[in-house]
Amino acid sequence: MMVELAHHLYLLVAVLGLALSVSYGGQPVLCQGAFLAVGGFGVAHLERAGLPLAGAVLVGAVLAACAGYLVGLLTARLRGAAVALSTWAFAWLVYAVLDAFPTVSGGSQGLVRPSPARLHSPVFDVTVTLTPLAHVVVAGSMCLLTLAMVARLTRGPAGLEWAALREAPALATSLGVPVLRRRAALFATTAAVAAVSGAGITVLLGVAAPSDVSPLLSLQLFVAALIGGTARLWGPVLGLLVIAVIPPLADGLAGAAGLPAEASGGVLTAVALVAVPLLRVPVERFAGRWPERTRRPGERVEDTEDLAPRTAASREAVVLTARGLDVGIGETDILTGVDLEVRAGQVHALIGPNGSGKTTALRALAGALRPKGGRILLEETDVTGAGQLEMVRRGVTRTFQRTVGLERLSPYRQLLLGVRGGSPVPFAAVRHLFASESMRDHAAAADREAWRVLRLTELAGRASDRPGDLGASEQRLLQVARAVATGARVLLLDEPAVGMTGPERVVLARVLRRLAAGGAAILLVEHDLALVHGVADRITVLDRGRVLATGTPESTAADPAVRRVYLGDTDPSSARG
Ligand SMILES: Nc1ncnc2c1ncn2[C@@H]1O[C@H](COP(=O)(O)OP(=O)(O)OP(=O)(O)O)[C@@H](O)[C@H]1O
Repeated sequence: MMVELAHHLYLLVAVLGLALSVSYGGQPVLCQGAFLAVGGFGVAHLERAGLPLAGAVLVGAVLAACAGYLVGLLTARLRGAAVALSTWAFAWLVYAVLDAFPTVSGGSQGLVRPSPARLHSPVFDVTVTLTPLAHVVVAGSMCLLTLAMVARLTRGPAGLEWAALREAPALATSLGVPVLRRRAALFATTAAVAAVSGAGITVLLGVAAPSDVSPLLSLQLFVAALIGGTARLWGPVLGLLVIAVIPPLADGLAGAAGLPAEASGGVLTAVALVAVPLLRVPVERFAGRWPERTRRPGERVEDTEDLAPRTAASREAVVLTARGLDVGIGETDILTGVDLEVRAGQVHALIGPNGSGKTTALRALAGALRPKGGRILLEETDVTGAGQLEMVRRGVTRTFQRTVGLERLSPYRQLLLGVRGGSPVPFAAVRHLFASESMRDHAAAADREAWRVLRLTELAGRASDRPGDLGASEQRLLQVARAVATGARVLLLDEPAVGMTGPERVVLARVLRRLAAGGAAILLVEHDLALVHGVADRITVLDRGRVLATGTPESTAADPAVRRVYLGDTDPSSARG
């Protein structure tokens, strides 16, 4: 009984670790059994090689973390089914290796080690015998520790990044979150936790056997993590129930029907997997209760703290330049020889008919597309070909044409994400975990900056609301606010006014002017020419991937070529591009 309980608690540890990748990282990882094997067989081999138990567990966890980081990097670019398939294949690969090399796995009998294990501390000259009850205490403590660690991490910088990784990876990148590295790091942690769990099970049972770490186990652990979803406390408990209930139920069914237990276990797991979406609904509904309280007294909203420029940017200095930019997607040329100058303290509108290449230009300038020719300069520095993360670090951030939401993060937390992404703090998650003093200073600075941007973008009154409760125009403003929060000097805004009514566009125009007055260089892609003429200092008109005209609103409006493009409209200032 105690052995069984301890076994399930160790598996729960593995589920909690897996939830990091599945529920927080948004990656369907189906190879947790393989990492249990690394820990389980690793500890058996390392002990045989003469390492003390604690050292063997540690080395096993480090090995698994390295393997996890590697698999994580390899799968980080994949999504959904592709991740599930490749990690499932990895689980089979490890299982096949164990099957094929009895020297590694001990054959069908497994690797036997002396049980019960004894832990000896030479410092205190104490020897502790790991009885099944001791294992229950150890495994239970590990569960609580893992839960506490995950809960603490979720409340800190890591939690913000995880929400973005899971819900909107492209947005995360645009805010400076290194998505691939973060996914790999989550994978490594998942693997390390699994290895410790696997080592615990080997020590508990006194044997590491291939049949205990089959791909079926990976599937069961995945089901458990999936059911738990993001419900931190009772989600994993539900997961544990799945793990605990399925095997005996399968055995009972097998006995009754005269089937092999493993076959019915597989069928039941498959049934559980099908049932997961049904279970997830109530779990997520419960977990999805809006957790945030208003974090600030109301007077903060009316706070009259200076909203003026933080950077003494010399107004009208050219910040971002495109020279003869050629951009293609696949074999298709989209932009040809585009020249553009975006100046500090100015709103520069980029207009043109549908499909003329405005979004493509924004993507290229943001580092999301590598130009085929030409150069991009940030002040004097050539940044052609720098990736998105590098551009965010250098102060160039873009927003998206469609509204990209982060359902679980309040506007305030979304801005914190931007602040963190724009000025990353090394090892922020680890430092937050151990409550380092310097992190407190960073947190206070990020808090101040998030509130400054909230007020700047007129969203302070919505700071702790659920994003889904924001109006369409507030959500568009929030997109701009997130980009501003990264500390960007250059804002590349893709149709921020989409879905806004007339009065809401007035608010947006006011915000854009305020940002420009603060020294920002804004490149605004927009179809609404009334808004453009109300807010822009300069306009560039694109047509079929080429610059048709560039100049003041008046000069471009009077340009015959521009008027021709806006066919049938003799007054472009009233047209929709
Ligand atoms: N991923 C892609 N693959 C192939 N062609 C693409 C891709 N993205 C855009 N294009 C093409 O590139 C051209 C320019 O598209 P882009 O979205 O930059 O134009 P736009 O001026 O922003 O248009 P809109 O005003 O409709 O947003 C279009 O002809 C479009 O079909």
